[in-house]
Amino acid sequence: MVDYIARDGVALLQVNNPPVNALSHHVRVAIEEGLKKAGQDPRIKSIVISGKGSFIAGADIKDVSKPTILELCDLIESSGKPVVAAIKGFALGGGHEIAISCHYRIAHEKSKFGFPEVDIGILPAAGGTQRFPRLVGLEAALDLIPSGRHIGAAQAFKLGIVDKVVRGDAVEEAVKFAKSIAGEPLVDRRTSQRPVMGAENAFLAAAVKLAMKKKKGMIAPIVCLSVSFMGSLLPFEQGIQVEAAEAVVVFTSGQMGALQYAFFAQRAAPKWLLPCGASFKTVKGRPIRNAAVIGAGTMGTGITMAMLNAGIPVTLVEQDRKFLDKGVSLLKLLYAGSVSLRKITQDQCDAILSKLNTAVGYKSLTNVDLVIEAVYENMALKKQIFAELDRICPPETFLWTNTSALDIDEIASATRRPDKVLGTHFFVPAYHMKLLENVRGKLTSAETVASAQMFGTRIGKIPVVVGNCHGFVGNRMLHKYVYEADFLIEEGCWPEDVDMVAENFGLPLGPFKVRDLSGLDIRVRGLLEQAKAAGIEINPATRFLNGERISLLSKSLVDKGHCGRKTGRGFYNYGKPGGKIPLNDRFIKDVIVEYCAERGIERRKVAYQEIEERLFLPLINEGFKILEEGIASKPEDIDTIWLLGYAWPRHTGGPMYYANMVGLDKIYNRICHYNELHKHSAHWQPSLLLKKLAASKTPMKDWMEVAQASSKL
Ligand SMILES: CC(C)(COP(=O)(O)OP(=O)(O)OC[C@H]1O[C@@H](n2cnc3c(N)ncnc32)[C@H](O)[C@@H]1OP(=O)(O)O)[C@@H](O)C(=O)NCCC(=O)NCCSC(=O)C[C@@H](O)CCCCCCCCCCCCC(=O)O
Ligand SMILES: NC(=O)c1ccc[n+]([C@@H]2O[C@H](COP(=O)([O-])OP(=O)(O)OC[C@H]3O[C@@H](n4cnc5c(N)ncnc54)[C@H](O)[C@@H]3O)[C@@H](O)[C@H]2O)c1
Repeated sequence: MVDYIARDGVALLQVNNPPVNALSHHVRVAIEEGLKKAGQDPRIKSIVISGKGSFIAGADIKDVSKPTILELCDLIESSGKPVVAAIKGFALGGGHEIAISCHYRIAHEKSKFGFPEVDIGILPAAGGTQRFPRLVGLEAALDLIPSGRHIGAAQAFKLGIVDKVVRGDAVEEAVKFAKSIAGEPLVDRRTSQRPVMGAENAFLAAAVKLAMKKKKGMIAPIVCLSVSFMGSLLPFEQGIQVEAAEAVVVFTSGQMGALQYAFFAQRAAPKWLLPCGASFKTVKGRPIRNAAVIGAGTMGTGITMAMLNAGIPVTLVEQDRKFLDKGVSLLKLLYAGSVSLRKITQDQCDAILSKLNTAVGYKSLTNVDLVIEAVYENMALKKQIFAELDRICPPETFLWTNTSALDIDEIASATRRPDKVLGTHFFVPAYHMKLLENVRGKLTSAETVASAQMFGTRIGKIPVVVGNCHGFVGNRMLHKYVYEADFLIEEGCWPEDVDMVAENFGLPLGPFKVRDLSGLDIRVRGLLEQAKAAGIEINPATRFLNGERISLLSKSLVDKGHCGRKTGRGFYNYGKPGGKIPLNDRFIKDVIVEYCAERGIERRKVAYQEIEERLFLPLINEGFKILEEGIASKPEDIDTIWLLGYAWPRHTGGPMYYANMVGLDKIYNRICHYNELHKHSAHWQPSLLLKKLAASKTPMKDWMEVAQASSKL
């Protein structure tokens, strides 16, 4: 766990706990023993702490509440012999706290520093909230601790975290340095003994405001701020007491469990398992050497960028030159933006763009490993394109589609290679959003799934495998939330009432602000196409489609030119087309009232609790149906999709974790209550799996056993 290597009067303590050198109990004990051994050995004059591979990524998140890192940090700092941290890779959380308890820090130029504790719901409670402000000053501390952000070695040097940045072997440099300072006094090297620079509160209010915006609803960042600030006014020992007292608050808040669950869920989600038993452990994917994207619209350009950024050469294909030029201009504009923001250099930008080819029509696609289609959401068009690609591309080429909801099996049926067809559902903007929903069809092979997962990881996404159904996992659940939001307006709410409840719950924007952003006309078009496909003519009084309640309120608004932000009015008034500030509007309210009157819908006051339940319970219910049907293979996959694709508040873990936290019996009873009241909405029919889990009180980790047992009956 910790190798002890004594050489030329220096004891090197090298943590060896793969994969990230987390500070599990045994590691902490072994470092302590190493320090004591070195302290007692008269031949040892100085000590170096390092990690094999990387430095230390912090406490082991699975046993984080054992408080001995604090004592370890004190032991390091109070050592009579100089202790030098040799840092490569990551110095995070408790690892960072150990580093700043050492008397000196020597870091490799590529090393990273940070306090990610807030993102798992806790504080750097091994003295970090007290030592860090004493090392870098209060302003930098109040920026870095509540944000959880990582910084590089160069910035760490500027802030005074690191004493020297090296290009070569940080451990060798540290050992050499440790030898050179043997016997030197350490008084001014003990961080805890320093005064806090800049301990005035001018920036505290700004820091609190920023934390509330960036980490909405999370307790830990605010507690971090107050503890660091209070500590700056107190002697170190009293600051430590404040830190310990406040640590109890966050450790017992419930958010810690949810955030730690989210951490591991996100790492478990890419580990796929198919019903046939094939899994990430048994099947290898094929690497993608080059690719083509069909459609240079919003998604096609974003997907192209995601691949180019990962070094994959891409041919971007359009139906005609005009659309292609438009897409390429957008792409170049986005890269120019990255250059001006100094995210990349001009040379890097040129190198990236040198891997972009363009074409009108598919004829040139005779030598690509992968094609991703991102044209309009139209089944006939997609099938026609897949049939043509099937004729032109080599038989081993993967043909993937970015459809947001359409049937993957039907698209695959247009080809002679349904085993190589799969849905790669990216989220907008595709070059930025971390989630990739990989949708397997009935005939998609395990090799194709493995390749899509490998591809997703390579382009920096968290890929999650899901089954094929309308809307897959994310959008299928989202649709229920959107339906209920509309029904709430019909029954008496205003858009701002519903948005407020959703935003208080933790979503960045409520459903109507989101709809205004994406455009009301898109959903209306979808609804009308759905009706046409079902052979139903929609008239102003229509309230049901195939026996299901629908709302045509968006259509009433679109008919009056309210398409959302782009037209300056949607569910809110934005003042002008493209405006960004949503204002409540009497005229929009009149449209709503008139719409209800025309349909004889009596409006009423809807209570806060009802709004919250009607927004979130149907999507949770749908999540259980998705598990029951095997569309998702574990609850962690659903939660990851919602955390990364729909900005579900992380401190509640995701919809499935949240349901478990509230109590499945309570959730089930409330769904039954609404099912009684809303017989024309199938999304209120309770999931059978939910019913079973609620009755059996099965722990979350065993839900899938119950789901699988039920599916075998
Ligand atoms: C390090 C990374 C950046 C590496 O990223 P990379 O992408 O390379 O790899 P992965 O993320 O996929 O990780 C690989 C593998 O490793 C697992 N893992 C990673 N980090 C940890 C970890 N810290 N612990 C355990 N396991 C870890 C990961 O799960 C993967 O394995 P898997 O099998 O799942 O595939 C990246 O990994 C990263 O960012 N890691 C997290 C870093 C982090 O968050 N560090 C901070 C940890 S918390 C901490 O350090 C706390 C300290 O401040 C000390 C606090 C003292 C507390 C005192 C408490 C007193 C109060 C008690 C009150 C009790 C009250 C009561 O209960 O009554
Ligand atoms: N926009 C989103 O938020 C989003 C999110 C996820 C998935 N999707 C899905 O991605 C797909 C594309 O959506 P979008 O928003 O990028 O659409 P878009 O309208 O912005 O772009 C579609 C592009 O496809 C091109 N095209 C049409 N027919 C073509 C053909 N035969 N050959 C080559 N190019 C052709 C069009 O010229 C247009 O540039 C849809 O299936 C959509 O459902 C969209």
